[in-house]
Parts: sequence; C-alpha cells; structure tokens
Amino acid sequence: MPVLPPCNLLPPPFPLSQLNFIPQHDPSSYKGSSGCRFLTVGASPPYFGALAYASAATLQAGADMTTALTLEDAVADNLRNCPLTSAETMVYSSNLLPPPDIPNFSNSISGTLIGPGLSRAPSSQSWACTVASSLPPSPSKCIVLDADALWPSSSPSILETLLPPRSPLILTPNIVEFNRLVSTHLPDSSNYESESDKAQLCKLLRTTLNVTGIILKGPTDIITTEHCQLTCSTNGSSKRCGGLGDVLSGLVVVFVSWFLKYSKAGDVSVALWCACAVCRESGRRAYGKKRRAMQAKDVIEEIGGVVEEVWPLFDE
Ligand SMILES: NC(=O)C1=CN([C@@H]2O[C@H](COP(=O)(O)OP(=O)(O)OC[C@H]3O[C@@H](n4cnc5c(N)ncnc54)[C@H](OP(=O)(O)O)[C@@H]3O)[C@@H](O)[C@H]2O)[C@@H](O)CC1
Ligand SMILES: Nc1ncnc2c1ncn2[C@@H]1O[C@H](COP(=O)(O)OP(=O)(O)OP(=O)(O)O)[C@@H](O)[C@H]1O
Repeated sequence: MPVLPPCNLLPPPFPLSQLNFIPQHDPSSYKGSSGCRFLTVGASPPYFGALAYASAATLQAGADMTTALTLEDAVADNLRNCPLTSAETMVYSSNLLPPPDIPNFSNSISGTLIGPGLSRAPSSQSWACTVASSLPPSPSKCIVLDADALWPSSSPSILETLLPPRSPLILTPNIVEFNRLVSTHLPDSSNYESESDKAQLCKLLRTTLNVTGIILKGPTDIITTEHCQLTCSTNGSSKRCGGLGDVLSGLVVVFVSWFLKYSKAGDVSVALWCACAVCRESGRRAYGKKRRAMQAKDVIEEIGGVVEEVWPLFDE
C-alpha cells in the first residue's frame, strides 16, 4: 500500500486500503484495455455543454478514450468544435452510430453515462430509451443515469427501460430530480422534512428500484448502496456554477467502472464516495484560484492533479 500524501479528501470514511482500485499504467496495455473506455450519451440544443463537461471529466480522471453519442448531427458538430471535447472525444450522432450498432460497439466500453444535456423532449427521451435498451447487460459494466435521464417521461421512462437492472445501475439525482423520483416511485413518501428522513428515503428508493446505488447531491452528498450509506461533505467550491453535476457524473462512471474491474474488497459505495470527494476537492482548488470567475471547466482542469495526489502513478 503506497503512503498517501495529505489531501483534503483524506482520510476517507472507510479503510484506506479500499482506495486501492485505481489502475496503474501498464506498458503492455493498449488504448482502452485497462477499463479506461467510456460512452457518454446526451446533449440536445441548447445543452450540449453538459455532455462536454461530463466527457471531459472522464478524460481528466484517467480515461483512455471517451465516445460521446448525441441524437442530432448539429449537436455532434457543436461538441466536435467545443474546446473541452474536440480532439480527445469521439463524437457520434445517431446517424453515424444507430442503436443496432451499439451492442457491438459497446463491447469495448467499461461504463456508460446517460443524461447530461439530453433534454426532456419526447424525441430525445425515446431515442435514449432505445440506446439504453440496446446496451448489452453485464455485471461488470455500469450504467449511470443523471439529469434528464431521470425525467419521468411517457411510459416507459429511460430508468424504467433499465428496470429490473441487469447491469450495475447508479442514479445521481440533484434534489429536484430526487423529489421527482420519489413522487413517481414512492408516492406515499413525498412529504419528508429532516436530513435523516432524506437518508431513509434514499434507502427506500434504492430498494424499491433495486438499483446498485444512488448519490443524492447537495451540501452533503448522500451515498446509498445495498450494504452501506455514506455521506461526503468534504469542502468544495462555494460557487454553485452550472455543470458541476455533469462533472460528477463523468467521475462516477469512471470510478465505478474501475471499482467493478479492479476492487478486491469493500462496497461500491467506496467508488461513489471517491467520485464525490474528487469532484468537491477539484471544486475547492478551482475556486481558490478563480474565485467568482470559476466555471465547470476550471473544476475539470483540477481533476488530474487531485487524482494523481491520491493515487500516484509509480513510473520507473
Ligand atoms: N452548460 C450546459 O449545457 C449545462 C446544461 N445542463 C443541463 O440542463 C438541463 C436541465 O437541468 P437543470 O438541473 O438545470 O434543470 P432545470 O429544469 O433547469 O431545473 C429546474 C429548476 O429546479 C430548481 N433547482 C435546480 N437545482 C436545484 C437545487 N440544487 N436546489 C433547489 N432548486 C434547484 C431551479 O428552480 P428555480 O430556483 O429557478 O425556481 C431550476 O430552475 C439538463 O439536461 C442538464 O444536464 C446543466 O447540467 C448545467 C450546464
Ligand atoms: N450547497 C452545496 N455545497 C457544496 N457542494 C454542493 C452543494 N450543492 C451541490 N454540491 C456539490 O456540487 C456538485 C453538483 O451538485 P448539483 O446539485 O449542483 O448538481 P446538478 O444540479 O445536477 O448540477 P448541473 O448544474 O450539472 O445540472 C456535487 O458534487 C455536489 O456535491
């Protein structure tokens, strides 16, 4: 076990040894071979920035390759021209990679994120349902649903398309999205007051949906899995700019995929906590430098440094 340098997110609320699920670089590996290839699905006008943030976060955390999939050619063009994603991200529209091709394509993918900037338009929702249902189920490949992928659209919703889950399924709602999930799936529990009620409701929602995990984002992130409930309230940025949830969702798909591939002990809540803590610590550093001018892209720039500090590479 390496000696970990001091960092704002250490020590974690679980044994330090459980942090040991992040791969080292192996000279014999080839691009994407170490569980470092991801698929991000979303982006509709005017929200293409959200998928750019999420995809860029995966790359900064350590992904070898990330492929962004959008419905429309025009949005794909926007993403290709976006400084955050151009060159590093392969961008497909549904014309270039239609759902019948997704099962083959997704064999090399370690995890999929659906939702950032997707929009709630029925055409986007039903396209994302088709994409979700064409992902081959696998116990080692996670699916993360965020933002508009949590919208209770006409039946079945994207979430309902994936139920009962045949792959590890993680939901990352903000408080508004969480309240919508509760009123849709737990209509008798919609009135809750305290933080502990909220934590109990997270447990009830996770059990009802039978998903692998839920992160309820907020001043304190509440992380709920089958065996564990953790909170993450390490210092973050005081500025609440748009796009921080997108950054978190990109980190979640990377950390959970690595956990499923490399972890030898512990619960997936460890991976969810790491994603939250890295997002907050990156926000704290970006805010320290940029103050009022901080944007999500500044947070993304800090991710690589935080990850290296906690999980240093042992280069020869
Ligand atoms: N650059 C981009 O492309 C970005 C694109 N994005 C994409 O935008 C899409 C819409 O996502 P969204 O979450 O902004 O939903 P939206 O319907 O506007 O919110 C509904 C209303 O809820 C409230 N509210 C929200 N959060 C709250 C909170 N924590 N606590 C309390 N209240 C809260 C608030 O109500 P208000 O305060 O205005 O009354 C708000 O107006 C989605 O696809 C997402 O991925 C974003 O990721 C950002 C960067
Ligand atoms: N009041 C807060 N104080 C500190 N951190 C917060 C606070 N609210 C949210 N966060 C953190 O900010 C990140 C994004 O959460 P937020 O609730 O803003 O997501 P979101 O609404 O989905 O974001 P987006 O703008 O991408 O749609 C999470 O890592 C969460 O831990």
